[in-house]
Amino acid sequence: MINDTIAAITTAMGAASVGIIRISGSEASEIADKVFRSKKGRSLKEKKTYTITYGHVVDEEGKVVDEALALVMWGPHSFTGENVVELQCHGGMVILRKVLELVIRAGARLAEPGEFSKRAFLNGRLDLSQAEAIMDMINAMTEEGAQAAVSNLQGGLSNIIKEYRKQILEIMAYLEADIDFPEEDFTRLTPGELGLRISQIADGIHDLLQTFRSGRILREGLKTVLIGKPNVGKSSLLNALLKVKRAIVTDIPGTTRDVIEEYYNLGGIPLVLMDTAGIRETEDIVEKIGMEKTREAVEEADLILYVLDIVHGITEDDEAFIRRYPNDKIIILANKIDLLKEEFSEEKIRERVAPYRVHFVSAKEEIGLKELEEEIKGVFFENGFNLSDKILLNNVRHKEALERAKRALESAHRGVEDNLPSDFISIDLRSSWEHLGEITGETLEEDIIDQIFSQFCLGK
Ligand SMILES: Nc1nc2c(c(=O)[nH]1)N(C=O)[C@@H](CNc1ccc(C(=O)N[C@@H](CCC(=O)O)C(=O)O)cc1)CN2
Ligand SMILES: Nc1nc2c(ncn2[C@@H]2O[C@H](COP(=O)(O)OP(=O)(O)OP(=O)(O)O)[C@@H](O)[C@H]2O)c(=O)[nH]1
Ligand SMILES: [Mg+2]
Repeated sequence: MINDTIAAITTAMGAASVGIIRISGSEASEIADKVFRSKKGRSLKEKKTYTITYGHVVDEEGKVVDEALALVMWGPHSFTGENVVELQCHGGMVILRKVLELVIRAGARLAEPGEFSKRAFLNGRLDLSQAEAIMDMINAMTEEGAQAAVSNLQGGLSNIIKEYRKQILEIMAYLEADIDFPEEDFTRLTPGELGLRISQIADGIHDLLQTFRSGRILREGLKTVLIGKPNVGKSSLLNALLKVKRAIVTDIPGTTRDVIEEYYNLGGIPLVLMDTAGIRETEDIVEKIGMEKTREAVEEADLILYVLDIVHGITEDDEAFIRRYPNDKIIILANKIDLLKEEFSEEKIRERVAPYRVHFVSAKEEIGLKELEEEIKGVFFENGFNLSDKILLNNVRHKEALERAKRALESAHRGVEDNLPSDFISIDLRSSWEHLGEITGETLEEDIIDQIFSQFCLGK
């Protein structure tokens, strides 16, 4: 039972022109009336829903704390589904904290992180994956990421899940009839039809799972690490890609000691670019630590940009390193092509590292960088991939539930093939149906739901 009224600052921390205190619950208007005086002294309760009223926030002694606007949204037609009053105040943190304190003293309880969204969920205004999409939207790193989140907020993923659950229930209904009335004569699905229906859903889930890699990258960024021997131009490439002089560049090998991490928007793909200490044998303690960090960065990377310089060409060490990784995880950058001599052959390097991709670039003259960007995009998104009009799976929780649902369907499918009794198949189908329900929150335990909302930000 939800019976208390909660409140929190819902706008960004720090100085802003306007900040909002949100109050939600059955007592929202009574509580707001204690701290807010409209110009005409009328109660907010008399206001029509979705109207805004000018007035002042006052303390218990009637002293004016702020000049403010009160927006009222009466349940069930509000974000949470409850009565909501928003006090739109001046945005300073001191003022907002003071107003919040007054609201709490007037009878509201401080909201927990994600509690407004949780109430919206519990009141059936949103399902769990839609609520999660709100957080994805807030945390999106690029416009494309925000777009993908908006389509999930509008029910993109939920609708697909609901459709699969409905189809699974339909199949189960056929099987249940068979279990309950085995003697009776009614249209049964042939094993062929049954198997086909099950595998169609499993295939759909499979396709959805394929979008996880792109979705995750859109959400968390593509971890891309520049590595290679000292002095080949890793830091220069970082600077050239970012178009700012971020890392120190010198002609002394061993210039970079630490991992430098910068965010970069590559045509909608958020790239987390890391520059590292050049790899070499060293006795220098600082450099040794740097090398250790390089190794860690490489382990975590989605994409390795292995830098060589054309002057020194490719060595056996370079080759040994490169061949440790699959060729979709690594792009070789042959840098300093501005120093290229006439007789040099690109083919030689290409042949030597085939089937790995090689790009000939110059950080100094900014040659080949556009092509490199296109290549990176190509590695992670198929051609013609439109980020905005596809449902992208971007959440590990959703992915794992889908994997479980798919496994259960596969097991049901095997059951059909092995002519198992209907109730065996039905058990697998039910399990798949339940796993899908975890995504929308319909079949999740309360404590797991609580835990998910507690990861949301304060005031959301
Ligand atoms: N001031 C303010 N701005 C905000 C929010 C908010 O809570 N307050 N939002 C919150 O995060 C987002 C908007 N989301 C919202 C979603 C539903 C409803 C709502 O009241 N829906 C009702 C009424 C719709 C109508 O009048 O047609 C409904 O669906 O029944 C309000 C905001 C972004 N902007
Ligand atoms: N001609 C030419 N020189 C370059 C190019 N890229 C880098 N350099 C020079 O190569 C030297 C080393 O560049 P850095 O970017 O510091 O190399 P690094 O790989 O980061 O080196 P460490 O941090 O020591 O591992 C500097 O003198 C750069 O000016 C290029 O494309 N062409
Ligand atoms: Mg460097």
